[in-house]
Amino acid sequence: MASSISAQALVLLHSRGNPCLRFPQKNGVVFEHSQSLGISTRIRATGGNSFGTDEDKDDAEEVVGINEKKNKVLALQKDLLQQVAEIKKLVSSEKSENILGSELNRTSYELANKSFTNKPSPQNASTRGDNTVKNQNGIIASPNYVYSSEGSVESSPEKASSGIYLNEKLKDKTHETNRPDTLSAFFANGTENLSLEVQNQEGTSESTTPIESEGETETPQPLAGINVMNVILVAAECAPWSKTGGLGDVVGSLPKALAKRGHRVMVVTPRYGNYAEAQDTGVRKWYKVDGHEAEVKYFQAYIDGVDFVFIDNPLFHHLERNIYGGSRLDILKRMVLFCKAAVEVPWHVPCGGVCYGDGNLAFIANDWHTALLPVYLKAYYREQGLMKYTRSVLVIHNIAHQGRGPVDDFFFVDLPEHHMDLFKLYDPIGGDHFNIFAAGLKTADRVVTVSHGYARELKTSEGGWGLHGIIKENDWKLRGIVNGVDNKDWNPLFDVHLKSEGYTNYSLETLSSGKRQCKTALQKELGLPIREDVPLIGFIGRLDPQKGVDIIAEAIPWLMSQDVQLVMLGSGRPDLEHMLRQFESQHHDKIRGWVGFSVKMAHRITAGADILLMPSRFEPCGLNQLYAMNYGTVPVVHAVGGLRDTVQPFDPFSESGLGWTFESADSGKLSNALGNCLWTYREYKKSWEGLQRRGMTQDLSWDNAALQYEEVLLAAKYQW
Ligand SMILES: Nc1ncnc2c1ncn2[C@@H]1O[C@H](COP(=O)(O)OP(=O)(O)O[C@H]2O[C@H](CO)[C@@H](O)[C@H](O)[C@H]2O)[C@@H](O)[C@H]1O
Repeated sequence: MASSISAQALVLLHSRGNPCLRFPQKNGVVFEHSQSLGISTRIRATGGNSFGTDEDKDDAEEVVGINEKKNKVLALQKDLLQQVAEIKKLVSSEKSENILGSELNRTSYELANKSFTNKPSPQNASTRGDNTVKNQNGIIASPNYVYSSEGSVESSPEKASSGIYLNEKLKDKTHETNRPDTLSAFFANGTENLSLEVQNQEGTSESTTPIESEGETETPQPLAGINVMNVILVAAECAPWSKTGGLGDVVGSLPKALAKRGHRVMVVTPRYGNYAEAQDTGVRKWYKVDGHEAEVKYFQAYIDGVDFVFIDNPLFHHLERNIYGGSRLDILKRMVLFCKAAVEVPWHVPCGGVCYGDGNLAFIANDWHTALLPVYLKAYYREQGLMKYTRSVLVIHNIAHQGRGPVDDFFFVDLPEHHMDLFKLYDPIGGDHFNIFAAGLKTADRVVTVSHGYARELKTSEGGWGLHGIIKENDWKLRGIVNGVDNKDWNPLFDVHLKSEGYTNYSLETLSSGKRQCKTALQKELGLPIREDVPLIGFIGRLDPQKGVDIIAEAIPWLMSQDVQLVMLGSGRPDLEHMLRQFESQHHDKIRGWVGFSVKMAHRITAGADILLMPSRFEPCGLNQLYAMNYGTVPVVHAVGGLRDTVQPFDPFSESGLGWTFESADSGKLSNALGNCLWTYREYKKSWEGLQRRGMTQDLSWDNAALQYEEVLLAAKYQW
C-alpha cells in the first residue's frame, strides 16, 4: 500500500504542473500536501505503534505480534523515507515556489501589483432604465439589481505590506488548529517510530482510517476515489445561520454530502450575525467597493466535515432577515464585496491550519448573487495568469432573479472594458441592459440547475426569462441535478421541532400514531377544531407569484365548501400577506394564515398536515414536496420543473405514484386534482397509506445528488 500511495503522490507531482506543497514541521517531521489531489501525505511521530486506531492496533497485535509489526514498520519506514526523498527532489526541482509561505506571498504580491483598471466614471444614475423583468407568462420578477460604483480590488501600497504581514500571520496560523485532525494532534503522540499515512485533510473516517487486512496495511479510498477535490460553495445564504428559502437549505446540506464522499469542502457565506460557532481567524483583507476600501474579516467554523467561512463586513451585519433587502446600490455593494472576498478565500484563510490553495479547486456559485464569482475568476484572475487550475460551477436555483440593470452599471464591477459584452443583453422588455446572471452563465465552466425538468424549461422563452438564448448556447455545459433532503434536519424521526408541545417524532413503523399525534398538536397549537377525520392541507412558501398563492385564493370558495382544514405559512409580498390574513379572518373555523418566517412552524406543518399543496407557476426543484414525502404527507402539485420530476402521479389501478399533479397553473385544475386527493383520503384508506409509505421509503438523501455534482466538478476540472 505504501508504495502505491507514494506512486500516486509522484504521479500527482507531475499532473497539471501542480506540484506538492511542503511544510516543514517540528521534530523534523514533514508534512506534504499535494494540491493536485487535496490529499496530504503525512509522516508522523507515533508512540511506537503504527497505522491507525487503537482497535486496528489491537487486531493487528493479535495477528502478528508487536515485534513482527515493529519490523514491518521499520522496513516500510525505510522504503517510504526513500520515496519521500524522491518527492523532495522533485519538489525542489520545481523551484519550491509552492511552499505555503512563498505561495501566499507570491499571490498576495502579484495581486497587490495587479489592479482592476478601466473604470470610467459611472454614468448619471438617472439614466438607469426600468429594471423589472417579465416573462411571457406576464410574471414580474423581483427587482434584484446589484450596483456599485468605482469599485476595485486593487490593493494600496500599505495593503500590499499588510498582505505580507498577513502572510506572516498565516504562517503562524498553519501551526494552529481549531479541530482535532490537524498536525498538532499528531505531534502530541510521541516520537518513537515514524509511520506514514495518506489522508484527506478533512480527516473523514472513510478516507483516512487505515485498516489492516492479512498483514497488509491499507487505507480505504474515499468514495470519490482519486477524484477527490477541494470544493468551495459560495452563497448569499446558508442554513441554519441564514435562510430565506430553498437556497439556504441546499447550501447547508449539499456540502456535507460532498464531504462524506471525501472531498475537502468549504462554504463561504456572509456573516450577517454574531454566530456562536464561528471563530475569528485573524485574517484581514481589503477590497475596494464603491470607491472605498472595505476591510473584510474571515470567521471560521468546522462542522460535520465542512469548513464554514463567514465573510465579515459591516455591509452584511444584521441582514439575516433581509438578505436581499435594501436599495439597488446596497445590494450591489454587498454582492461585489462578497464575491471579491470569496474568490480569494482559498489563498488567505487557513482551515484546520492549511489554506485550500487554488489547484484542484472548484467553486460552486449559486444564483445571480454569486454569479460574479465565475466572471471574476475568468475575466480577472485567469487573465492575470492567476488561479489557472481553479474552476467554477454556477447553479441556477431560480432564473427569475438575474441582477439586471442599465448597461452603464458594468463599470461598477471593476472589470476591463473589453469584458462588457459578457454582461450585455438585449431583451424586448429591458432592451439593452446589464445582466450579471448572463455573464456568470457564459463564464462558468459548468452550469447546474436543480432538476431535469427545469433544465428543459430554462431553454424555452417561457422558462428562461430572457436568458434562454444564452442557456441554449451553453447547453453543452448544463446539467439538471435534483436537490436532496437533509436526513438529519428534515427527518420525522429526529426532527427537533417535534419534541415538545404535544408533537412527536415518528418513523415508517409509527407513521399512523405519530402523524395523528402531530396533526392533533398542530390543530391545538393553531386553535383549529381538533378532528382526526378532517383532511388537513398545508402550504409553505415565499409569498410570491411564483408559488401560486393567488391560485389557491381563487380556489378558496370551492375549498371552503369541502370539509377540510387549511394551514398556510408564508411571508413576502405585502398584498399576499394581507390575503393570508384575510383568509383566516373570513374562514376562522377552517383556515389559519401564519404570516412570517418560522422554521419551527414549517416543520410542524410538514409533520401534522395530511396533504401539502404546491401550485407553483414555476418551480426549479421545490424542497417542500420532498420534505412532505419524507414525513408521509402527500403532495398535490402543479406538474412543472422539479415538481414534475419528483412527484409521480398516483395511479389507483397499479397502486403506484406519490401524489397528485395538475397540468396547468389554474384554480380549476387545482380543484380537480385536490378533489381526487380528498376523495382518496376519505374513501380509500389503504391507497392513502400506500402513498404515504412510498413517499417515506424513497431515497431522497443528498448522497445521489452529491455523486452527480462530483461528476460535474470533475468535468469542470478537466476542461481547459
Ligand atoms: N414562511 C416560511 N417560514 C419558514 N420556512 C419557510 C417559509 N417559506 C419558505 N420556507 C422554507 O424555505 C424553503 C423553501 O424551499 P423551496 O425549494 O420551495 O424554495 P425557494 O423557492 O425559496 O427556492 C429556490 O431554490 C430551491 C433550492 O434549489 C429550489 O428547490 C426552488 O425550486 C427554488 O425556487 C423550505 O425549506 C421551506 O420550508
